[in-house]
Amino acid sequence: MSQRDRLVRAKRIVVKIGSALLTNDGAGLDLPSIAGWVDQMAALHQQGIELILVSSGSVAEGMSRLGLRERPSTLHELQAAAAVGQMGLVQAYESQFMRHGIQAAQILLTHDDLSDRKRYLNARSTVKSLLELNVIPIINENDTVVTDEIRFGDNDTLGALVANLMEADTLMILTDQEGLFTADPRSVPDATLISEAWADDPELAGMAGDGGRLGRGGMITKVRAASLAARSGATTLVASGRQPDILVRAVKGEALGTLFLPKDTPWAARKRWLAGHLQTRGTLMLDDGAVRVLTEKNTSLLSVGVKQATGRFRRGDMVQCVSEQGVLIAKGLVNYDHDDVQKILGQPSHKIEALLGYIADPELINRDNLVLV
Ligand SMILES: Nc1ncnc2c1ncn2[C@@H]1O[C@H](COP(=O)(O)OP(=O)(O)O)[C@@H](O)[C@H]1O
Ligand SMILES: N[C@@H](CCC(=O)OP(=O)(O)O)C(=O)O
Repeated sequence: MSQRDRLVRAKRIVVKIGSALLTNDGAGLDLPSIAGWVDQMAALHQQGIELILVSSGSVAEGMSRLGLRERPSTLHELQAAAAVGQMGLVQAYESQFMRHGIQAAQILLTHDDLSDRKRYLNARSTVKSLLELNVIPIINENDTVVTDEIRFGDNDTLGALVANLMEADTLMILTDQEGLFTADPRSVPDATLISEAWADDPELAGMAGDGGRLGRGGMITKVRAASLAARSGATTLVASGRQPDILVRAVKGEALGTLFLPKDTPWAARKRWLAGHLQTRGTLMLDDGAVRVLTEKNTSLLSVGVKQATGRFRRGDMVQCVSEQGVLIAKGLVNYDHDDVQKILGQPSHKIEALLGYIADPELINRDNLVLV
């Protein structure tokens, strides 16, 4: 089997489009190119592939709208340019997706949103709902509120974190080069393209340099992003957005760009992360029926199957699930705070809203966030 078949089998793809590509050399957005990428995404969407777009370009578009020739150097000017430019960016995508009858949604994220587990779960649920509604989320960094130390800065990292968040099987980073070369082709013209590599190969970082005038991170952040995405089992393709039909051809298995391979499947990677990395904050005691469906059918945990809850856990915390005999069955990220769980113990999901006055999720622990032990 060719490693390119991984892309042929892709079901959920995060597409990242960088500043270097999106602009007409700094003079605003390259609208014909945006129309072309949207056509390709629409074609993939039509095939039933779930797509999440991480797009840069707000600063570049803001510079153009404000008549600035140079990228602003102070943070607040950058933030102002981003705020102006984000309008044009989403407008451009929205009108192009509308041509295909596809709804798009804007999501602006910060690093904090993904490191705080409650907000992480909220972001995940929202994006998941959008995908279920056949909407294409368009994500950028929330430049207005971030400060120097915490900003992703480049959107390659944001793309990888979104791939982690949504357990995407594929991250496609489109840029202005064909992929990762053995050295920066701007300064080393005879550098050669690397077709495939292990995402965690430490030698890759030595080949990758920094970015151009408009881009932020360069190739080094793409190599790091590939390694980050591999942690949740995603395969990363770095390829040129200027290649005609790049996204569609890549999904057909054509050998374009550089493919960064993960060692784990997304499922195995997530289960390993859940099992190993998080401290548990409470315990749910399940009735026999819940133990049976969890272990035999690998289902989500519903409140109806929980008899008792102990510990002061919050939504997004890891809790352990034990049987009535005290045997540890599973661990998972719980969707409700401990005091709300007390109110819905043993109750069917359709009563949650009446009991709490709101419903966060119909399950107490979603099967994606649950690992049997
Ligand atoms: N080894 C390398 N292979 C390919 N490109 C490289 C390499 N090292 C540095 N680069 C540079 O990285 C740039 C792409 O990164 P960047 O400017 O940040 O774009 P984007 O906005 O798409 O993220 C390319 O224009 C290229 O000159
Ligand atoms: N969030 C900002 C900066 C992100 C950025 O340029 O990143 P990248 O495209 O990875 O070089 C923007 O939309 O302009």
